[in-house]
Amino acid sequence: MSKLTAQEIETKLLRFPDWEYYDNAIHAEFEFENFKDCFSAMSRIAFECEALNHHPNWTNVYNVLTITLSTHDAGGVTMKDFNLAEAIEHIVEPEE
Ligand SMILES: C[C@H](O)[C@H](O)[C@H]1CNC2=NC(N)=NC(=O)C2=N1
Repeated sequence: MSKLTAQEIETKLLRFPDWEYYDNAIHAEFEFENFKDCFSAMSRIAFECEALNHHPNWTNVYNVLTITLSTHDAGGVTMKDFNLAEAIEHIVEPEE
């Protein structure tokens, strides 16, 4: 899958207000009520990652989940990252 240009990424990000583009990747941080809710979301995200065969760099500190998405093979951001970001949004912000 081909790497998107910075302009293409910024245009797509208009529909992903939680996400920012820098360092050749897209990044988001989500805060939950507590560790249990955070880890529960991470478990659900993990199943989506397996289904999409695309995986985040992520860290969790108590109730905060920080996610970085890029496509290693392409050396940047591709539609695979946006497809996973969309799946993550549906899990984290189910009302949207
Ligand atoms: C072999 C397998 O398809 C690749 O290693 C996949 C797995 N998950 C991945 N996840 C991410 N974020 N980037 C990749 O390039 C990637 N490659």
